[in-house]
Amino acid sequence: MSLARLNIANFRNILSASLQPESGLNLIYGENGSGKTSILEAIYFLGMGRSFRSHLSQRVINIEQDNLTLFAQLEMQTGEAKLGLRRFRNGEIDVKLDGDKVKRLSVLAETLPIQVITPESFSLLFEGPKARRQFIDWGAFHSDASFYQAWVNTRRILKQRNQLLRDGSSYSTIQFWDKELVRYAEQVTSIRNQYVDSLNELLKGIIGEFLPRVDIKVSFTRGWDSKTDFAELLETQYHRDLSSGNTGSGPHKADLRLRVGNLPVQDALSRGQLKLLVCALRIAQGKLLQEQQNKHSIYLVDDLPSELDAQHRQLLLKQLTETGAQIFVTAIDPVAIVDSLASPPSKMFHVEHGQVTVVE
Ligand SMILES: Nc1ncnc2c1ncn2[C@@H]1O[C@H](COP(=O)(O)OP(=O)(O)OP(=O)(O)O)[C@@H](O)[C@H]1O
Repeated sequence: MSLARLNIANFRNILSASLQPESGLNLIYGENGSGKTSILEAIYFLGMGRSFRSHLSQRVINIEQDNLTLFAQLEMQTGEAKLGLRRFRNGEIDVKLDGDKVKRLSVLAETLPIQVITPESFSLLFEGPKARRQFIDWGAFHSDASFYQAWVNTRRILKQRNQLLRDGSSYSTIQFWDKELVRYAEQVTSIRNQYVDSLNELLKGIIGEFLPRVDIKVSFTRGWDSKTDFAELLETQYHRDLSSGNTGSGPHKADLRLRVGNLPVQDALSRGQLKLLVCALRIAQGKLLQEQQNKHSIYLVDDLPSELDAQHRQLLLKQLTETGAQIFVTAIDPVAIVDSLASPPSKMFHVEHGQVTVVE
């Protein structure tokens, strides 16, 4: 999967740009504030229907405009496709795939799998479990077609259960919902578990190259004690849940645990090493998707040089290019990237005040 053409209109400071990227590594360079990250963000927006920088989607619309438009011509394993998205300031969003209106935004993610590596990416290891759950669920979503609906159902039932708890409902009322919850929670958990197992296999090799002297263990925690039956747990924790008005355990508390010996990775590794670990996780995800679904992800790598030494920059670019995926890398100084590559970038773009030009 790659972008053969990308048109951007009214996205942050980019009023109009048309790029014809290559299937290999595309280097985007320019000064601070020129609009490099906005190009990556626009690709992400097209694949996810939201930004990786701001929770408020209207912020990405150019301040003087009412809507933004993105269009991409995609080269997929199954042939070509045209994907278009228009987002209005009032929140409305129109998405079209080959001219047909798309109702579910999950279709975007199915069509355009994206991996992002930014200087902030290592917060994946620092923040609460939500970001790590999203990481697992990206893979679970792509690796098993039944995951999405099972997770949507789990969340719906959890919401209803929590409302009943807040209403002070009796356990017999709640038990009715628990049966459904247990069914979907087990489905979600089994897909997540299987996904992390498969990911671990690939991850070992990549981590071995990036951090050869560190023994990192990655494991999945389901959100409740794996030796305990979930239905029984929901029953025994009913009074606790009732007083908090929330379901205390379940798949909504799942996490990915990363350790070096007995220490959490964030206490055992340097900032640079943590970044490499996050890169390894993202590369492994992309590789697994390729193995399982014969689909390439697009890699968006923002400000690659930051905090990586020349040797690790080289190693990372080598691993990325070896995936065979389309890659977009931004940098202020293109030399730092070009010097770290075994062969020249497939294409270079220069960005200045939101204007994008191809560098021949
Ligand atoms: N909604 C908006 N409308 C117009 N301009 C915007 C909007 N949001 C951000 N900008 C501007 O767009 C510019 C592009 O920012 P962007 O983060 O893409 O630059 P960058 O080249 O990646 O910079 P850096 O190297 O500092 O990360 C900034 O100057 C910013 O002030």
